[in-house]
Amino acid sequence: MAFINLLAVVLVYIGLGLLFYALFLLGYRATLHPLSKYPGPLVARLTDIYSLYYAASKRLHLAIWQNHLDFAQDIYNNERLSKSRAYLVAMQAPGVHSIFDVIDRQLHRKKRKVIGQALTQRAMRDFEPIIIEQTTVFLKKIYDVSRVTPYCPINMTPACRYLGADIVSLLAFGQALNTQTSSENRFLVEGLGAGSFFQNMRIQYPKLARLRLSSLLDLFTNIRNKRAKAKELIEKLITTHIAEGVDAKHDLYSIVAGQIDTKGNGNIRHSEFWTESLFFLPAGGDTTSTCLATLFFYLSRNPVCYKKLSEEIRSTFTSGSEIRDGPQLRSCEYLRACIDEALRIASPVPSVLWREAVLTATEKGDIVVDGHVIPRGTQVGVSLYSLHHNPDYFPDPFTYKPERWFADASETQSSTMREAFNPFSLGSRACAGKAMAYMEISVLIGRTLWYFDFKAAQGAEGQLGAGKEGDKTGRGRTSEFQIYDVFSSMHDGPNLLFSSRKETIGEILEGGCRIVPHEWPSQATR
Ligand code: HEM
Repeated sequence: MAFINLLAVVLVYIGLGLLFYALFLLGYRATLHPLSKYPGPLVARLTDIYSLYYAASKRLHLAIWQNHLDFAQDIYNNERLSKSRAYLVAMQAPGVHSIFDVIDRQLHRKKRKVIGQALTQRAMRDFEPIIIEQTTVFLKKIYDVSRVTPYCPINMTPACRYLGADIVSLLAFGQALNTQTSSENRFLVEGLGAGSFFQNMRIQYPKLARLRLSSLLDLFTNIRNKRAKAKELIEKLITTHIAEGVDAKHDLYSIVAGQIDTKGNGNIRHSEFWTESLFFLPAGGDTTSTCLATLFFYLSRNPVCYKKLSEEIRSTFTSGSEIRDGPQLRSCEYLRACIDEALRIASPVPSVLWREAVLTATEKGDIVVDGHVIPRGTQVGVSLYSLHHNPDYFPDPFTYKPERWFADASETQSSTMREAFNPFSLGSRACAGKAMAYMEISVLIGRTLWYFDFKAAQGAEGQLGAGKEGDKTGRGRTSEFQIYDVFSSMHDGPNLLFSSRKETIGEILEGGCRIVPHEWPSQATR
């Protein structure tokens, strides 16, 4: 009994001790900590659980937009800042970094040189036939659906995500996933999306990884199973390619094999190529598909933009096959403005891109961001969604307006806007796949408008993807395409109706149009 009493007393003291410590820590963070002077929500000053909460509800981009400050240039063009330690939670094998999670600047430069070879303009030209082939599959599917069932809206989110996944898997390891035409491998797309959501929560609150709280998350989400299945398939794709030999295809694997480790001492999952592949698939697939779905959403709701763009495409080319990378496609200025406006209004990567000082103990000097001294060890970052919705740079930021890219605004206003426009980030860690993204998106939108007309579905179906009137969580703008922040973006819709253009459609049907069953789900899973 005496022992139990003693234990109770000890526990009470420990509890009180922890309570006082927590109160002291919170009081310090709220009042005396060097960062306490910055504006922002009190809870965010007290704990990173603020970020975790918004990461779990996929609304971090909206929360940050509400608290926005403009620091982008000072952070991302600052040689003294590198990616923050938070990225380490994305490592896929012990001690093996991917280009995404590597922090050391020298190691990053080496990796960028190797991976970058697969994404140069020249490599893209060699890869273009594959993009065109997959685009044709996409167009034929649209034709099948619009012809077989006259009123059959197509949900553009899964349609674009499957297209993106098929292209990037061919680019990474020369293997076709065929998610556009068959449901067999579609779980990979879901698994990678679940993986991004999971990683984003760990990036925003790294203690989840340190305290092994991730298993708790799994109880509610079943993410581990989805990721495990996706990894099994990726392993199969890599093993098949290795068996075929390095020169069998022109792809990332053939370009980097010999320069990075592809074997992992007998366990592929410990190799550098494995970690690069796990990043490459969502980086190249989910991002471009967000931009495409956004374009379909806004073009179908803006008849003036739709008319201008279709007239530009239809007057620049004389056949659909001419719509490929080159001076003619690049001369389509309105197309470029529509794409840039889509990248601005719905960031494919909306999350905070954390950076941190990498000064060694002997290096002197402070890190200064927008005139503020940042204590060492502090993480700083900007959400691109937030930057792109700052009305000082982009007046009327929630309106889709490709014209802003031509506007007769003053030179200063126009150059400020261009400086603030960074969908691919900036500095040494900016996107390596920008050229490929513009090429893929331009070819797909150009060819779709060449062969088809499209419009939003009717009634409630036509509202899929839009904000909901009266919503109090930042999703109340009914004209805004809703993105869900999982580091990259998840979304749903829009539902569109397509009709083929009699004068042009024959061209893609040459060689026979295979009728494939309508397997695109009408509701995407987020
Ligand atoms: C619209 C399409 C795309 C957008 C908006 C986009 C955006 C971004 C952003 C913001 C980053 C920086 C991430 C960070 O700081 O953590 C990034 C990095 C990267 N992206 Fe993209 N991306 C797109 C398409 C692609 C494609 C198609 C590929 C390749 C197939 C690709 C490959 C990469 C790579 C390799 C990096 C890492 C670069 C480095 O750290 O050196 N991206 N991307």
